[in-house]
Amino acid sequence: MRYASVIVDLKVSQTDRSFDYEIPHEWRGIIKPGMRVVVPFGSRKLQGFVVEVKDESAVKKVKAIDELLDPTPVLNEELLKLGEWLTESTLCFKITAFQAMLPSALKANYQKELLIHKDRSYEHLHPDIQTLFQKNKKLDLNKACKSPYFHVIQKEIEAGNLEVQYVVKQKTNKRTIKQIKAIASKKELQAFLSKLPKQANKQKRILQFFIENDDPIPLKKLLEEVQCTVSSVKTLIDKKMLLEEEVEVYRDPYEKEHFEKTNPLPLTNEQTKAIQPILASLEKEQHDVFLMYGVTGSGKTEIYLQAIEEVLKKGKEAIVLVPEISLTPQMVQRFKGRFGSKVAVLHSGLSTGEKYDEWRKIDRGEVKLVVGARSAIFAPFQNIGIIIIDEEHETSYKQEENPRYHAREVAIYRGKYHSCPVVLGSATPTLESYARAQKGVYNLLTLTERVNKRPLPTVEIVDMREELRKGNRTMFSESLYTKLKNRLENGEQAVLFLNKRGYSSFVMCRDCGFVISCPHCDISLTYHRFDEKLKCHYCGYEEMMPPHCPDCKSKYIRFFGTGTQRVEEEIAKVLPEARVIRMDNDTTSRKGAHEKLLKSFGRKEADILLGTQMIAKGLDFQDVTLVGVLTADTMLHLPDFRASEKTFQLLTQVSGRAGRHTLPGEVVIQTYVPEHYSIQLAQRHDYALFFQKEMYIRKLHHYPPYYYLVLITVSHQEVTKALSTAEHISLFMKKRLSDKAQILGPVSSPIPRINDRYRYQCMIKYKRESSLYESLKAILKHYQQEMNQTDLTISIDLNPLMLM
Ligand SMILES: Nc1ncnc2c1ncn2[C@@H]1O[C@H](COP(=O)(O)OP(=O)(O)OP(=O)(O)O)[C@@H](O)[C@H]1O
Ligand SMILES: [Zn+2]
Ligand SMILES: [Zn+2]
Repeated sequence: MRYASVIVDLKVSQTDRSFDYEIPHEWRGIIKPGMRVVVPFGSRKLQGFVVEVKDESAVKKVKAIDELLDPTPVLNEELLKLGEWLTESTLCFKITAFQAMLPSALKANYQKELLIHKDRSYEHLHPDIQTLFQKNKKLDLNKACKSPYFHVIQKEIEAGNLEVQYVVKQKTNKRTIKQIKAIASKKELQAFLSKLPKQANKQKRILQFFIENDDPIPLKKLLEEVQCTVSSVKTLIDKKMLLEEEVEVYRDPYEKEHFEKTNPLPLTNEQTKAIQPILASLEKEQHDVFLMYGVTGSGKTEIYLQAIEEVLKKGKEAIVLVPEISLTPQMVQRFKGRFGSKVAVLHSGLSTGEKYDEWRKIDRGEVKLVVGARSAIFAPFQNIGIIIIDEEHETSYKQEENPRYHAREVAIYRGKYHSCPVVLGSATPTLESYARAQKGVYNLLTLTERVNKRPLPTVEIVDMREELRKGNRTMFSESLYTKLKNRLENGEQAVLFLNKRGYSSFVMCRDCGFVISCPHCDISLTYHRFDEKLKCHYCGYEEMMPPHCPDCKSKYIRFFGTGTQRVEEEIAKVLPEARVIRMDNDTTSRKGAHEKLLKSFGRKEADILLGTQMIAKGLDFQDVTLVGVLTADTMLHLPDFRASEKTFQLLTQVSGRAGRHTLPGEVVIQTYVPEHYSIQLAQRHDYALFFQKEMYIRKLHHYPPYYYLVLITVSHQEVTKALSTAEHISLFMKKRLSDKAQILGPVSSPIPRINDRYRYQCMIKYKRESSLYESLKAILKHYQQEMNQTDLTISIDLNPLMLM
């Protein structure tokens, strides 16, 4: 094959097609689709993906491929196809789709280097900079810019003595260690040893070690074992007794952990009923989508484990997705405990190198199962037997940047390709999935009870307005306080949950009502007690907390809203004997902190676990018998048609943390709107009725699952430009779509300005529109050049989950 079609790393619409390059002789037969190459493009060098190799090219003058970045394809045939599908279904560039499927270590890193022009030598250069370029040295352009001689360098570039070269660098550093092995025979070692002078003790010990041991040993370990120095080892290497080699090792983030081996549990009746259809479709090698709706603690995870076991027995592979925040050691433990070293784990807490190593284990087939967050759906397995998505309702399965894919859709695509089942599990399925299950598009599996008929916790709703009327100004209702105190006395544990999403501790003047907001984004700043600063959560802007109101100079300016730190202080006041572990962004920002805190709670080193969203899921502690929700309704007021659904899901999930073992559980939900149906129905654990009510509302207002949505957001520094572009788009879509589609807007976005950019949005509601994709693509194409050259951005989100 003489030619390769390559998708190059450039995000403009003209480059979304492939370009032909000639394959140099030595690489013919070697270069295959799915490999990354470096190719010349105009005056630059770009990374690209080979998508096809062929004998003919319609192009007259083709350039040759410069470099080969992979010895074997990094994207297999299936993933290349999946990339095409992502491009079509999310309206992104092909290159963006390909890159999204790979670990970040494989992303191209472009550097500009300065070097002497090939027709000149360093004597041509100004004496001040000659040494910098001696022996054909190259200089990183960024570093050169900062050099005190940059003005000299610049002149030399202008004179053509120096030139700029674009190079593609990789971040893939494989970790290697030095390892020592004997190359002489034992006899030779013995002979050498006997000839050594008396005082050469260290060398003798080393030789003795290799006489007694056959295997190579890491240098570091050798030094420890025989108490010697590097120089004695070096001497023996020079004498050709030993050899030093670099060997590649994997970084293992769980190296120090020990995972207790677990065995399959005998399944309950409900579990057996639920697993059978999954096993049947495994047996028939048939693609089916199962929605496993099972109340919290009903043993869904055990079903996953046993289904996976069947898959592994058949020599196939499995992908399990769990939300990022529930990728706790508890969850990892359950998979590693059952399947040991066959498991790779992928989540954002790993370093780039660790992720790359886990990815390579998958790629080489050294592991059979991956447990990971969203992007693990692209695991390069060749023979997938099952894909499981736990907590399928979680919004983190949707990527909020290009490609804006939902892992569920990708899972179903791959499930079809591999003819294997896809299992979506949740105690609170999304309306979309449950509606599909009711229509028979998905197969519904139901677990109505907790394992061994343990009762679901009893839930009490407390009206906080009443508390205020009774004169209770603390953040704990009387009931919650009494129950907390009681837990402390009994040596049981409690989880306190503070709903922070869509809610922040803003600063307001009590005299004039002035709220301090970000000068660049239209949202209020959040108070951080830790460093006495006000911060913007969108753009990162920060300032010191002012002593006086910037508007009226009153000194009664203070923050409102409850942060976890405030709650912690309050607990210290009212329950001084309580030991509290606080989990929020501040206490878990360091790597591994999250795990440490949870483990400590598990060892009962604290009575109360206090936290935000990150403690709502997946936790399973023996002695937790009380869950308190401090403010249930903060999320109800978000400008989002899913607000009720999210509130119901969250309350149900948090409540599910209580009483999962022998001790019964209690939940207290504090709210200012006790009559709201999502709170009422969460209290009664009534998903079915919630589904019914919410579906009715969705139908009435033309929302999903009855209608599909597209959200188009336009942003620009100039408000008029943003608005007029959004208006054009809206008009264009009105002309292109049928009159059954509704096109709302443009209106300014719920957050009208972020980072000094004004934001307008149009929302399209539709059921079937044959020209929708073509029309949206036409918009992107029309504005492409403007977006590349100016400040304009247009983002198109199909089936959006975030409406801000
Ligand atoms: N067949 C069984 N026999 C005994 N115990 C079981 C069985 N299946 C599961 N369990 C135990 O019951 C508890 C709850 O199960 P599991 O965590 O799998 O539920 P879940 O449905 O995944 O819960 P959630 O959705 O709340 O995370 C666990 O401690 C688990 O070990
Ligand atoms: Zn800001
Ligand atoms: Zn004021």
